[in-house]
Amino acid sequence: MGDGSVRLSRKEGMTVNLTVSDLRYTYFPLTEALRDLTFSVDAFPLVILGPNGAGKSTFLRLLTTQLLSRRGSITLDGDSTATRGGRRALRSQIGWLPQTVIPIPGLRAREQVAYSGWLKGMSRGAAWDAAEVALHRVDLQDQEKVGAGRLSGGQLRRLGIAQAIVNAPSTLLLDEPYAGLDPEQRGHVRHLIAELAEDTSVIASTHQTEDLATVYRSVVIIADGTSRFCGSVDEFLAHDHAGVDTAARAENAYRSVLRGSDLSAANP
Ligand SMILES: Nc1ncnc2c1ncn2[C@@H]1O[C@H](COP(=O)(O)OP(=O)(O)OP(=O)(O)O)[C@@H](O)[C@H]1O
Repeated sequence: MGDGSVRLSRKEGMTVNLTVSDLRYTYFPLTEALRDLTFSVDAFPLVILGPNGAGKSTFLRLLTTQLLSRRGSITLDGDSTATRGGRRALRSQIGWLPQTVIPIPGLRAREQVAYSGWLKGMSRGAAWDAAEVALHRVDLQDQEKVGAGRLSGGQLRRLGIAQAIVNAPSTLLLDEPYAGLDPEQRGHVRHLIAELAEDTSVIASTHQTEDLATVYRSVVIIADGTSRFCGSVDEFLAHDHAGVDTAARAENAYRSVLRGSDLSAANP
């Protein structure tokens, strides 16, 4: 997918650290979505797993700075959500795929991606050129003149990824990138994520454990707003010995961590 010639801005061999400290977030008036969430990761791509309502999207929205927490902080590459300067730096280095990609009425695929680039501060000309590059990267170059509203679910998800990468961010946040996709489309998006992860720090939230070992290097599990596991994929898979393949082991390990058994590798 893509020709691999377009690169995002993460330098090869660069160490990236994501540290989350005592992070709390409560939606008005009383829904406690995150409760002292604490973990630290420096191997990417990172997958964040957890049941519905666990707090995964809330965490990602806090990292994009769309939400602001009064308690605790997230620090990525030295930039902290706790300071105004840190939040500004985070906004400029993060690309974001929301759970739902909404086609803008009347815009063609390339126009929608260019519009995102313009919203992120690029000039009209630069955004238009970058949109072509981004569409190529997600293998949608043949659909650039198609109305965004006419794209299939999988194509729309890839359009959303093109919007997220149009300004070459160094970190890419993907909120449920496989939601609602059939197995073939999931395969396309999974392959694309693995490609993007070669030159950007990918953080994805998902319910899918099947591709865990092939795409990701670190796993965080959030349940009830707190961290239940943080470690490498190997440490995570060590929670299960019965699965016949890595997909089955990942599923069993996930259930095991959520049940609270065998938490030897859990952090904190
Ligand atoms: N805008 C909101 N207003 C009030 N409560 C919210 C809002 N968004 C999320 N919540 C609540 O916060 C908690 C965490 O939700 P969040 O969307 O972060 O979980 P999630 O792990 O991403 O779930 P899912 O896997 O279903 O997307 C849930 O109890 C949810 O109902």
